[in-house]
Amino acid sequence: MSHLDNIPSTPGKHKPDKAFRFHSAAASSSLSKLTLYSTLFLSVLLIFLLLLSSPSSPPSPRRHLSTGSHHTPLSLSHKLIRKSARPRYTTGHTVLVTGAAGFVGTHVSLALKRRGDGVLGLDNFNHYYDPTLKRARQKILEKAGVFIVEGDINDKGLLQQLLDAVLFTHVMHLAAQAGVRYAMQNPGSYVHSNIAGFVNLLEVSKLANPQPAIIWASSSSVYGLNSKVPFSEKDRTDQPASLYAATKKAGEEIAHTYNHIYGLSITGLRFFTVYGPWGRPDMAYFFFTKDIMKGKTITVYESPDKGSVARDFTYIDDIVKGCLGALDTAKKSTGSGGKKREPAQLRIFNLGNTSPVPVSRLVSILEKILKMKAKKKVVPLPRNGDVEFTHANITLAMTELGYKPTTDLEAGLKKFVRWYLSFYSGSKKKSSW
Ligand SMILES: O=C(O)[C@H]1O[C@H](OP(=O)(O)OP(=O)(O)OC[C@H]2O[C@@H](n3ccc(=O)[nH]c3=O)[C@H](O)[C@@H]2O)[C@H](O)[C@@H](O)[C@@H]1O
Repeated sequence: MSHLDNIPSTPGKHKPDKAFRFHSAAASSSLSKLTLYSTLFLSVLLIFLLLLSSPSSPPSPRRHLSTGSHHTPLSLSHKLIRKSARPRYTTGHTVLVTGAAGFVGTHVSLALKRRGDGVLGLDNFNHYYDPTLKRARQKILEKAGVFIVEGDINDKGLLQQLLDAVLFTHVMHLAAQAGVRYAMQNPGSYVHSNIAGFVNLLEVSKLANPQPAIIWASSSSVYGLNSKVPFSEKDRTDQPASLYAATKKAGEEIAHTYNHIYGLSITGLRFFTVYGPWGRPDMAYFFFTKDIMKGKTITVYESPDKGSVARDFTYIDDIVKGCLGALDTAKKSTGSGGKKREPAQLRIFNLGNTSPVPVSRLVSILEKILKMKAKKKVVPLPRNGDVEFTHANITLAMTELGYKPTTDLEAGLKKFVRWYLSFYSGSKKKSSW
């Protein structure tokens, strides 16, 4: 018989056998064992109860909202959330910015906060590109008083909690799976973020009372194989060349549905190849800079007729002005608690630069700024989702939003390279806004 045989499998349910009752020596030894085990059991129970009643444990949190590198109990997060979302003036807006640690999200959040609006960020800090860059952007925002809740737009419970905690006047929805070519590698991530995530956000927004107005990032890629230039909002957008474009186009149709049924005020912004400081490392201007400096060969696409592939590169500060213009002119949603009262505003705008630049010219500008010759491999545009050119007609945004881009590619790239050199020289603290 092993010493383990006397340990009850269910505490408190030990049944002594007959031998135990009639042999006193054996009985006293068994009694002392029983006392030992009971003491042990009671101690464990006591420790467990003490832990439960400990003041450091949050009062039965339903979830922990994360501030990024560390988790913050809900009660503390709520304080930070409300503080971050509170406008400086009574006339200020209260804005939830999704994708706040992203390139456009960070710039827009900062601009809103600086002019006095209340801003709360939401970001899932995914690893599509180096999250340390996202964390660095988060630090800049924290300093400016913008708190980022770490979470996914697909998390309905979380979104509901945020919209319960704060009455947002607007949602600036910039969270998305970006990038045209990556859609061939990871199609699911585009459906997850750009379709399911967007629907989730609209579902929660439609139930809010009052409903926020939604401003969200569509893309120039919706013009797909459209060959009529410059691209106008009235042009056809039913020929997407990539799954990315198809998900953004789907977003535009979904926006129509939620506007139509629930009275949500929705404005879609078709961004044209946004670039600038704190940009996205997956974009050509960014990794061309990195590779030219390293002496690595860059691949430059040309169109099948040996013509140049071109983009209407748009500088981030111009895009930010467009986003703020869209927010300031957005009318209120007309529904509440899931019910529409009257027709609501539904808009779509091109935010481009109206000046397409060949990719070959992008490379020569970078060579001039970096004072280095690029090692180039010129290849025909592969069938990877890229279109040959983009060119925005911005008349509508100029008229309705007061949008007026002012930065040409050379001036904007100079600012980008200056930031890039300071950020990656190891003196990250120096790379200010
Ligand atoms: O306008 C938009 O809506 C889109 O703009 C960019 O997409 P894209 O214009 O393709 O920007 P890049 O990926 O930086 O490419 C810029 C140009 O460089 C070319 N390229 C790209 C990569 C490469 O290795 N070589 C090369 O020549 C592309 O064909 C394209 O003409 C963004 O990545 C998308 O997220 C955004 O939605």
